[in-house]
Amino acid sequence: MPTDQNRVHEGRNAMKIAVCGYGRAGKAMIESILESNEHELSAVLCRDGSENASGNLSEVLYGERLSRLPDLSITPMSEAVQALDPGQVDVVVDFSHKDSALSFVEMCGIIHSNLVICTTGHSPEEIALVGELATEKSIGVVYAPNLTVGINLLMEFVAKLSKVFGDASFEILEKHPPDKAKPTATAGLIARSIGNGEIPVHSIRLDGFVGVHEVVASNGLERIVVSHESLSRGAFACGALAAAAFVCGKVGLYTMEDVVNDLGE
Ligand SMILES: NC(=O)C1=CN([C@@H]2O[C@H](COP(=O)(O)OP(=O)(O)OC[C@H]3O[C@@H](n4cnc5c(N)ncnc54)[C@H](O)[C@@H]3O)[C@@H](O)[C@H]2O)C=CC1
Ligand SMILES: O=C(O)C1=N[C@H](C(=O)O)C[C@H](O)C1
Repeated sequence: MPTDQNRVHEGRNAMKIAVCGYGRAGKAMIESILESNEHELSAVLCRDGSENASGNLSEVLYGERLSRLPDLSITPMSEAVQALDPGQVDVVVDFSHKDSALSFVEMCGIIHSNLVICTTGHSPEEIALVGELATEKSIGVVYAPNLTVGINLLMEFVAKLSKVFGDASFEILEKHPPDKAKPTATAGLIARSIGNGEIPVHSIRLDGFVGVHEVVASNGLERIVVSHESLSRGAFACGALAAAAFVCGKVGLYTMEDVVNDLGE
């Protein structure tokens, strides 16, 4: 029986997945892979110098060895190329730190794995470099500043709204936990899809939010409010699994829009 978290990639091939970063989102990703009963968690990577390097995954995450977790030890990034065999990993999902993106493309080129970059905050130049390197190394990469299927559909809708309501004013409100940088990368993507000059973005930082983006549009006669909320980080894990399934067997750089379009086929 598919769970909510693996519903969107139902029917795709089983994948061997390595996860980098086991903070809030990485942990949700790990749980989602295990819950799928279909995909294999083949490695978990950490930053060099982490106190958890070479530690047992279950003990690091839960303080004890749980039988539902594979008996994996956490691999520091610089040791991954030696530790992982070609074929051991179909796709790496990166929920670690934005500065690691290019090293991950290099690493995936060596171990013949594809890559889903979930971290945010890269410049267009950095993304272009990721794309060039992905093609040079013959691997597929999805760059996904917002992994949720819903936000990507919201962007399609507001793009249409802005075309039809040419004279409307738009503003964006986003709500995230206190440690999230302002504004989100997603707010920038939404503003670009509205494409109607400078769009004001308002940010709220409070405990309890996972991720909310709201677009308010008014032309003085009608007001339209479109809202998306990630209720748990399972929403990000679900999108990352869909992106991972999409990118296996492809070469070059793709976006979440490509993934969502493929889901709708
Ligand atoms: N694209 C999307 O829809 C989403 C993106 N994210 C992104 O994922 C990343 C992680 O988010 P959270 O889990 O909420 O953060 P977090 O702070 O809870 O976890 C980050 C994890 O990465 C590790 N880490 C930090 N620097 C590292 C490095 N250089 N190499 C390897 N590991 C490193 C930390 O030790 C920690 O385990 C952020 O960049 C965030 O913006 C998170 C949620 C959704
Ligand atoms: O880091 C997060 O958590 C999120 N990041 C995304 C971004 O930076 O755009 C947005 C998402 O809602 C949560």
